[in-house]
Formats: sequence, structure tokens, C-alpha cells
Amino acid sequence: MYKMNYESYPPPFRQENNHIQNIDTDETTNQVLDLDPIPLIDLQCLDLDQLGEACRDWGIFRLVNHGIPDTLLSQLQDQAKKLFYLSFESKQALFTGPVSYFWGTPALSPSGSALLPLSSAPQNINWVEGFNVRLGQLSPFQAEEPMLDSFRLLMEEYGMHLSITVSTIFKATAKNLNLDPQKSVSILSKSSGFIRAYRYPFCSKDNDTWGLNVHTDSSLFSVLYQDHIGGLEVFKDGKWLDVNPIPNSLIVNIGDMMQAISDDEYISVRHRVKVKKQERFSICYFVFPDEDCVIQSSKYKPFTYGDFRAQVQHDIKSLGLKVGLERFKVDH
Ligand SMILES: O=C(O)CCC(=O)C(=O)O
Ligand SMILES: [Fe+2]
Repeated sequence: MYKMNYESYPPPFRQENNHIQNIDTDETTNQVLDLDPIPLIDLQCLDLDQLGEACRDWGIFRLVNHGIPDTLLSQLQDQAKKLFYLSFESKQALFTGPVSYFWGTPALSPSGSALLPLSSAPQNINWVEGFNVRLGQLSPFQAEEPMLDSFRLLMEEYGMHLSITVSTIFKATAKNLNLDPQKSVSILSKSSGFIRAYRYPFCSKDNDTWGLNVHTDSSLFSVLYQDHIGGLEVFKDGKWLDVNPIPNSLIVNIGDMMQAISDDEYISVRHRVKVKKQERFSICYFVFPDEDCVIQSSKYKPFTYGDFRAQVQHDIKSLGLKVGLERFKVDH
């Protein structure tokens, strides 16, 4: 049971009724939601055709029997919440090194700081704050603040579980796409993943404020654990669809790197996050190819993930948006 804490919000997110809303009640947690049409993949009896179909037609699927202990997921969520409820000033001061704090924009540099100063476009602020966790650099780091240190340990454990899960999925997709096993084994980086814990603050405005604007992920795969509030939407056949929160399941997205590797057979799904009249928490894991691994395909010029990331960062700084794979198309 948590109570909202006004001081924990970045100042632009502080609205008059922040203090009365958002007492996490058990009724909402136990709410049973209808299953949406998002494909369901069972990791314990993985069906390659079903998986391939989900990646081709949807670019997103719901993963069940994923093997990640429920207790770990709920501990992670609890610990993230505790950290989000610290005062805004403490969060700004506390998070340095491999765990950084951000708000108002999801566009970060590789070191985890905001790419653009928020003052440059206050009207485009994303209604979100988060912790960015660089998994490869987590181990040697020990936080003095005990709460942060437990968070670090949980993140490390979660990252280990997820790298196994994602590697199983990646191998299955490589088979489904008939990729050369020798080559594909070297694509998935063992060290470059990162995790983001998000809080989408309560928002009373019903205007064009978004938690996250429409985007595709740059990753190979992204794996999302979301709470019971909802807000994530995916674009499918010209329409936006809600991705309902279903207990004990994870959401897997295909990202741009997987779309390129698959020669555009798989879709890097467009998605966005709506703001709600309740706070929402989610935790997202992203996995990438090694920075200097060359991605060969018939649709794109050979490029490395390092090239891609540099281009995305350049476009965000100069145009204010990510152009993405279009930049690397053969006939561009
Ligand atoms: O929080 C969510 O539901 C989605 C997060 C997301 O799309 C992202 O971090 O790229
Ligand atoms: Fe995303």
C-alpha cells in the first residue's frame, strides 16, 4: 500500500489533486481484464510457427510461462516504487553511475543523461520519469544508499533471467527466419542490455500529453513488465489497440534491429503510452546487438548498432525526432 507523495514528482507534474489520488488499492490489482487479440506465446512449449506469425503480423506478443519468478517481479516493482516515492531532489542527487534518473523525455545519451535540455521544448514533455539501468556496468558498482543497493541487486538478478529468456526467443526466431546459426549466435550482445523502470505520473489533463509518444524501439527485443493500470497501445492494421495488463505475463516487442536482421519480415512495432488518472509503473528490458557487429540484410546498407545509435542520437538532437531504419535503406 503506497501513498502518493507530492514532493516526489518533478515540479511540472505537480497537479492540484496529486495528494488525494493514487492509493494503491487491492481491488484494482485483482481486477480481471479481458484478453485482447495480442498473440500469446508459451515459452515452455514454444511453437516456432506461432512465434514467427506473431513477429511478422504483430511485432508484439504476450509471453506466458516465462520462468521468471513472480516474487522477483513483485519485489522489483515494490523496490522501484519506493525509489520513485523519494523526493524529486533526492532522486536527482542519488542516482549517478550505472543507474541514472531521468524525467520528461525517454531520449537519453548512452551514459543515461537527457539528450535534449527539457527547456528547449516544454510543450513536448513526456509525462514520465524513470531510472535507466546499464546492466553491463552494474556489477562493480555498489550504492551506499541501502534502498538503491537492493534495487541494483534485484536488477542484476532480473537482467540475468531475462538474458536467458531473450536468448531462447532469439534462437527460435533465428531458426524461424533460417538465419545462418554460425552468424546469428554472435548477434545478440551478452553485455549491452539495459533496463528502464518507469513511473507515469497521475495526469488530470485530457489533452495531447503522452507518457511516451509513438515510437519503435531500437532494440532487437524489448521485454515489458507492466502493472495493472494499462495505457500501452500498439498500432495494428491502421488502428491503435490497448495492450491489456494480464497478471503473470510479459510483453515482448520486436525492435528495429530485429526488423533489419529479418529483412523486414518481422515488424518493429509502433507503440505509445497514454497517461491515466492513476499512476502507472512499468519495467522494460532492452537487448541489442554488439556495438560493432555488422548487420547484413538485403533491405539495408550494412551497418552496426553503434552506427544506428549514433544516427538516432544525431537526428533527435538536430530534428527533435528519431528517423530510424529509413536512414539505412538501400535506396535512401
Ligand atoms: O512503459 C511501457 O508500457 C512502454 C515502454 C516503452 O515503450 C519503451 O520504453 O520503449
Ligand atoms: Fe518502446
